[in-house]
This record gives sequence, structure tokens and C-alpha cells, in this order.
Amino acid sequence: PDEDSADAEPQLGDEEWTVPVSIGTPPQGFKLDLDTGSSDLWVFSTLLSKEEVNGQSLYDPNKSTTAAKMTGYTWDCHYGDGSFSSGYIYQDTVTIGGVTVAKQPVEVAKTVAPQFTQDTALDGLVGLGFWTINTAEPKKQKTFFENAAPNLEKGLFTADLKHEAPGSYNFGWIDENAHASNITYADVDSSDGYWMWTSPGYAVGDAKGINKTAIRGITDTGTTLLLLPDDVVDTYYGQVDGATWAEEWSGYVFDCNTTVPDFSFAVDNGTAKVTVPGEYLNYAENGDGTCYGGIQSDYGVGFSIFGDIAIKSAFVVFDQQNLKLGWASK
Ligand SMILES: O[C@H]1CN[C@@H](c2nc(-c3ccc(C(F)(F)F)cc3)no2)C1
Repeated sequence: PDEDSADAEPQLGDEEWTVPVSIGTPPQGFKLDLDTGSSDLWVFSTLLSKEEVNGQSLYDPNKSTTAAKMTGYTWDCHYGDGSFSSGYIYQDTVTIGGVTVAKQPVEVAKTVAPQFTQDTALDGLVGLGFWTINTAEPKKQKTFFENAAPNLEKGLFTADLKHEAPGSYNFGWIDENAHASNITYADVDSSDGYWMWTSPGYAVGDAKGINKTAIRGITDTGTTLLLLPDDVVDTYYGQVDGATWAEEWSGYVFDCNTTVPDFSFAVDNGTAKVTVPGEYLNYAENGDGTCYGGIQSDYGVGFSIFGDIAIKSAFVVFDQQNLKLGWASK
């Protein structure tokens, strides 16, 4: 049933993917960034000062007959890049990809960081992590998906992001035409509120075997790059001619004309693997003839992050009902 499908438009050079979301009655339309690495649904609102708004669509709860203020509730988000947003909470009807949740806690922004003001591509975020890291006070609130799941055929959603092309998120069903290989599942440890799993190993280029080293990380649609342990990163760039760690760019860079090898990570016992094409791993031009790598260190995060560069290389199943993460080639 393709009605439970949301087209994800790539923004800012595959830096984030937004989907159309309706909130309220009559419906107010927004472009929200689906983020499996957080668990708050928040939107730019009429509560913001005009200095903090730069063309974004503003949710106005006073114009929605189904909005109900959650008196005494607040929220306060901080993101990996240091950005932040906070405000008050209303319940209202939310529809994404044909799936409607009545009385979804909608966090309305009263304050947003300058990075959000400048990012004219999005009007807010939809957290698709677990409720245990929702920031609502005095009581944490469930995500849009946690509220929708009981009424869906399957308690899962899928991400099919594409390189410099629209992708799609499906809620409650697996599009068998969207993936080429069988889906291999890994166990999810949701105890930190993330889609946390462990890859048993990796390979660089067309190497046949895998380096058996566990890579424990989260699958995060809201992070652009592929952030991995230092030993893996060093091994990878050891096979990229002329690659160096550049202080000025705080990461590995190489000459833009360099041919960059693929990177594969194993799933389950290593029988299956996801291959990230070298093309995706030459992420951005620095402007001085060097290019910034799509693989960088996860130093300081405490776990690895399989961000969009990995996710767009596969068809990914976020199975909340069985706490599994499925990967398939496409
Ligand atoms: O926090 C972790 C959870 N998932 C990652 C994430 N980060 C953002 C984000 C989006 C847009 C912006 C801004 F517009 F540039 F401000 C900032 C951060 N969305 O998901 C990192």
C-alpha cells in the first residue's frame, strides 16, 4: 500500500533529507528532517522571534481546531553539531506519508539555534529514535512512530535514501521492489534510546575477506557522514593515495582527483555486507583542491555513527517491534 510512504527530498547536497508533514486542522504543511538519532518532533512556530526565522513555515496552534496545549510541558534539544532548540508542547494531529497520529505531542519552538535559522531547507525535525531520549518535561513523550506503530501492519519503518536523488521512507511495510538482496538483520540495543547495533567487521576496496573487528554504532539518518573508530579510519585512508589528516579541516582530506576505494561493513555474522561506493566517500570539495572524506573518526562520540553515507548505500529496515535493524543492497 504505497499510501504509507513519504518521499524524502535530498537537501543541501545530501546533507539531510526532509519529508512533507501535515500538522493540525485544517492541515498546516512543513518540511521536516526525519532523524533516527533523536526522539523529539519539533517545528518552527509563531512563538519564535522574527530574528530567528528566515523563511521557514511556522506552526500556529491557535489556527488549529485540534491543537491542545500540554500545560506545564517544555522541551529542550541539543544536537551533535552543537545546535539546539526548545519551547512548549501541544498535542495535535500529525500526518506523514499517509500515516496519521491524532494527539501527537508537537513540540513548538520558542527558541532555535542560528544553525536552524540559517537552514532554510527545514522547518523542524521528526525524531524516530526511542522515547527514552525524548526531552519533554515533566514526562517524556512517545515519538510519532511509537504512537503510529500499533495501527500499522508491521511495527517497522524503512529508509531508502538515494545519492543526490529523492529517497523514501515507508511506515509499516516493506517494499519488496525497493531492495535487491535478501534483508539481513542485526540485533538492536535500544537501551541508550538509539538504533544501536554492532557490525562484525569491514573491508576496504574489493578485498574479499573482512577485518573482523566489532564496530558498535547507531544508524542515524540525521548525521551526514560515516563516523568510525580511529583504527578503521586509519586503515581505510592508508589505502587512499595522499590522504592526510588536516588540522584546518579537522578531518581526513585528499586530492580531489584521487580515486577513493569502496568501504564495506558486515552485517550479522559477516555473511552479508553493505558496500559504500567510493563515489560517496569523496564527500565535499574544500575549495583548495583537496576534498573532505565521507569517512571520519567517531572520536569523542562514544560509539560509531552509520549516517546518511552508509544509509543511502542500502535499503534499511528499522524494526521497532522486534528490535532488529535490517540491511539489504538495492
Ligand atoms: O544529534 C544527533 C542526532 N542525529 C543527528 C542530527 N543532527 C541534526 C541536525 C539537523 C539540522 C541542523 C541545523 F539545521 F543545521 F541546525 C543541526 C542538526 N539532525 O539530526 C545528530
